[in-house]
Amino acid sequence: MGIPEKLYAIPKIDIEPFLDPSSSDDARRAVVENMSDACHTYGFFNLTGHRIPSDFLKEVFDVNKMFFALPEDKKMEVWIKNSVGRSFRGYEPSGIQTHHKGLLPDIKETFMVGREVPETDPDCGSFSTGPNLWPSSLPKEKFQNRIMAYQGRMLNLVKTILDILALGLPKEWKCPPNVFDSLLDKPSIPMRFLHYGPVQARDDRQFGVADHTDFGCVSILLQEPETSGLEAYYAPADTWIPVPVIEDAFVINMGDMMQKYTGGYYHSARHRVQTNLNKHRHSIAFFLNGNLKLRASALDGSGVETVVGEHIRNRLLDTMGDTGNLLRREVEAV
Ligand SMILES: O=C(O)CCC(=O)C(=O)O
Ligand SMILES: [Fe+2]
Repeated sequence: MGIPEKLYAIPKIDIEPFLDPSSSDDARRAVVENMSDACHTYGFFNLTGHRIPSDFLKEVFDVNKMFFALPEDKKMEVWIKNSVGRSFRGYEPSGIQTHHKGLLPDIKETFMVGREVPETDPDCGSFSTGPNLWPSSLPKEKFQNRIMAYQGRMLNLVKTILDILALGLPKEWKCPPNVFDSLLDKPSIPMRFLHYGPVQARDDRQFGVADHTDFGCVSILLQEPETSGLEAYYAPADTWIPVPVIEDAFVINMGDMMQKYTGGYYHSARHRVQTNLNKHRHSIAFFLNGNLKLRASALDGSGVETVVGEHIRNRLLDTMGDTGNLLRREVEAV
């Protein structure tokens, strides 16, 4: 007999007791244990109690829609091929990324923004490192400034999540509470503004985003209210669990780099976004890849070492087709 469906639901975790200095030790410990369990078992959870105002989140969807409402030529002004060297910024049209042979490329179109790195920086133009591209047709205060404010909020939130995850590692590993801090030194933090247009007809080979795992450490996703489509794979029951849209909550999931770093303790779960026949869907994903030069030695003491940047770049090359060649090109002389 199968286990009832509800046992497979993605957990919801309120982090407010962790943020409130007057909380009891027990209340803080409960947040740590719940998050650790969720990331170990599912690799996915919905996060509430983050203290980011609701209006601020609404505004970021306005920004998302502002970009994708632009005519094609205005979006193409900032297409990814115009990014500096291998920095991989700007607009990625629909139909570029293919996660597995035999599938059609993803429906999604994306606008990518990362850490702002000036052209004078010696690392500018290296993988995932460079200046952002901004469409000249959108006003700076209403677009760029809001996006960078959102990025600032996401950086704060991911720091809190890493603090909690560090406390939730197995005790016998004796990791210090700041074990993940080196990830946040000049981090690679690509943010994807996503839009999924409606499709004309269902095709089993077509997805918004096909079955994949995220490449980095921690992903923070904001889903548009009243949409659906995101599903996480739960291997013990060989089933796909819908990830519900909870208004003002973030979906948090672990990526492959975190799974490697923690010797598999925090699980990088497969997930996908189904297509929709008649509805648009917008979402915003923030990925903490980490410091690209960091040699992350697995915390379980197994001795496995992964260079963050090499791992992320190789995963992109596997899936990005010809566009992935941008990750091989040299910085053009200015
Ligand atoms: O848009 C979503 O809901 C998920 C997107 C996603 O999985 C990704 O960009 O890696
Ligand atoms: Fe993903």
